[in-house]
Amino acid sequence: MSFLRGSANYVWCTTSVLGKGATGAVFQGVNKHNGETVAVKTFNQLSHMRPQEVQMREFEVLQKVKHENIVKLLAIEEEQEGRGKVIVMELCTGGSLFNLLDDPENNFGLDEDEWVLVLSHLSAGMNHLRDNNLVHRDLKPGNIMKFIKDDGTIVYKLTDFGAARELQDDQQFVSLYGTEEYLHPDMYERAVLRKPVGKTFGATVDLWSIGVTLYHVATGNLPFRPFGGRRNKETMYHITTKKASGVISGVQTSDNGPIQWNKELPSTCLLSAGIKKHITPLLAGLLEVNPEKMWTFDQFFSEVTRILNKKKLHIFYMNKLSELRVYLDKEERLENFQHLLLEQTGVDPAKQLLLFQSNFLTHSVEPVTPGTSYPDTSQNEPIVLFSKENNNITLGIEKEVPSFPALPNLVSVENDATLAKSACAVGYAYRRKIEAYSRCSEVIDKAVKMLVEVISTQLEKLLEISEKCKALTKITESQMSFFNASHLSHLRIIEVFSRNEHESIEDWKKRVDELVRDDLVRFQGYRKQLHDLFPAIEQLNKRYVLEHHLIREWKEVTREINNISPCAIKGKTYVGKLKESWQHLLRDRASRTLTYNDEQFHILEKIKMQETIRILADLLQKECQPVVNQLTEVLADWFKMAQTTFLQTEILHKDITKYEDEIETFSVAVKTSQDRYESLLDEVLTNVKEEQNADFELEKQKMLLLQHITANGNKNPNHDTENHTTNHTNNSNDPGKSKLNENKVQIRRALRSILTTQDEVWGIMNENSRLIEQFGQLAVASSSMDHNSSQILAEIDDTLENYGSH
Ligand SMILES: Nc1ncnc2c1ncn2[C@@H]1O[C@H](COP(=O)(O)OP(=O)(O)OP(=O)(O)O)[C@@H](O)[C@H]1O
Repeated sequence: MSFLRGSANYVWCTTSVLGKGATGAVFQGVNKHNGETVAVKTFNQLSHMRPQEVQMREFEVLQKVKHENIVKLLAIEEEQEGRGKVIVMELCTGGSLFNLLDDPENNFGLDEDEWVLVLSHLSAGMNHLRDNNLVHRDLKPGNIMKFIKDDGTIVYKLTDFGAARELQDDQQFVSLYGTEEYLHPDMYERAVLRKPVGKTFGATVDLWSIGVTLYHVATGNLPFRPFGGRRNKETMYHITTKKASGVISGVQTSDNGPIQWNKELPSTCLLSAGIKKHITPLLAGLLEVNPEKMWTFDQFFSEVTRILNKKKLHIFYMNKLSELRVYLDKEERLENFQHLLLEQTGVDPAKQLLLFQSNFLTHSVEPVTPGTSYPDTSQNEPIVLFSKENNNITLGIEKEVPSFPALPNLVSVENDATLAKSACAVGYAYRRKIEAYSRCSEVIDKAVKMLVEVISTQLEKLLEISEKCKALTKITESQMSFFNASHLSHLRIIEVFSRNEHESIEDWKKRVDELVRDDLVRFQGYRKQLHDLFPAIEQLNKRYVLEHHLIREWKEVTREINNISPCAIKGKTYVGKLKESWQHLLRDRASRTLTYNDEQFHILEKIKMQETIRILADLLQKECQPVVNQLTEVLADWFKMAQTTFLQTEILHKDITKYEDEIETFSVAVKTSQDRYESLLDEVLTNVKEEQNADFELEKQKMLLLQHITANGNKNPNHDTENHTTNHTNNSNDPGKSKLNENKVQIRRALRSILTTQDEVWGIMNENSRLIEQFGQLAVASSSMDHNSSQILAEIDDTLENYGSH
């Protein structure tokens, strides 16, 4: 008998079966002309019994659709020997999602990235069908194919349009298609329970099937599971129709037993809490029996688009040593991100210390950066989250690894394959755990180094600021001593030229004294503050920057701890061995009876499996687990020290920047005081001048009177004084006149001296202001560009030198 069959352009071998279904079989074939490998769908007798119109539908639909996520039709040809039409399609070498779920690796569902890919491609393919007014009516994992491109990228594609048909909007159909576990309850009622209800069905039945498919692919299990499976059809119907809104699974674990309803995805599945948050409502919307509440296609497509447009972020939460994921929308900002972290960790946003690539996360993102513009992260390069208020480190509540089943010595061809499959599934769970531990140990090391780096950079900045403050304080101190010195000299000068008892002078003295004293007192306070801060900063710098205490300590405490990175590769190797054994036992099951020799190999395979299981268990329990426990312990101690240092640095940073602001403000305030002082000084000088003028007038009057008496005896005291005055003024030998001239010279000299002192002081003040401004610019420069601290200090020194020479 020949296994080779063919059509005009293709040939296939009936031994190369890709899959079999109700209507026929699909074989791997080849193009006779160019050798291209293809999939050929042939139809069985049963399918030929369908009405011609129905048989033609699959061809028509396939000819109509053209989309990356729908299997491409290559040809429809007549099979030789009049066996009927065949459909030639592109070959999907990755098999169907059903095949993937049958792999023990996916026993608990697909991993998150793969699941999201399925969601994306399934919804894109469905969207194309909707655009063409087509209903598929048989959506299930077996009809979603995995196509692997030449570059290794994966594309999921919809196939099997045997049940599909055109259905205009709002149009209904009555025929029954589909696979019962994935059927909408209304169709299930008619097709499976055979109840003659006069219901018609709309395109939304596909949505229910998508919901069941997505749940299945996410968890490895069907969402609605009556005890006994397909046999228990009434319970199946009961589960799907009686479930409350929001419930996404119902499981009966004993005969006639209660149904366990669940609104959440199981903890065994490989999806993160971050993605579950978004897909659970989606599943609930699809698995909704109430037509009022069930989602529409538009709702489904827009929600899927929303999920797919999110940015995925990997986070490593140090206090619990757990890997997290957060999905961010474009509209979401840092605040939302931190809130999502709060939901998953309980760490208040104010207490979250977020690091990324050896810096604060805020170095890479602004508070207003859109969520989708966050930097790319991965499990190995995550954002690291530390809690600032909690210095405990514990291994988070971990996913339990399931136990390996016992493999009995007795040979049972049927049972052995099943047991081997579940042992292999557990093996994969072990492998994932081993990988997670190995990643954890690597990320811990990276996170420790990140924190050390951040602390060290902070301390260096702290030192830089405090050096700047020191210089600023020194300048202000000089500013203050000049102020004080010039004040004292003013006092002395004023005392010489004024009558001390004069009220306005007394008042002036009081006011300027207060002014100067207040500034001096305030300045003393500042100096003390800096005096307290600076040694603490210097000490921390010495210990953690110069002496690298934190990293040295970490190296010391982890010196004896083994590196478990190679365990991940070993885990992969051993689980591969388990899979090979399972496949061997599966082949044995297919051959049903074993020869004596086959039986011996079968027994050997089980012994081999037991040995592999032991090695895998040891790898996890004896190699990885103790190392992670040890790491947790040493990390807990180390983190207490690192966290204290970090908090100290943070407090000192707050204090020193506050000080910096204050001393800058004070320096400006001193300038204002000096302005005020100047106006007070002007005021008092005017008073002194007036006093001198009054004395001069009095003296002059006295002289005139004396002259008058001398010249005219005791005659008329009201003699022509004007004339006398004129004479008196012109007479250089007059003693009164010379006295007055002397006074004038003295006053002029005194005033000149005051003004010169004043000028000098203001010159210095101006120079100070200029220096302060220069320091301000240096500060700006140091913060805006990545200024080297020693360069800044050199500039400060230069400025100080200039200042000194002044
Ligand atoms: N293009 C393809 N490439 C590789 N394998 C394919 C392809 N198309 C179908 N298959 C395999 O063949 C199986 C049967 O194909 P298909 O679903 O079209 O047949 P069916 O008789 O309509 O099945 P069902 O009874 O499940 O509806 C699929 O489940 C899949 O495993």
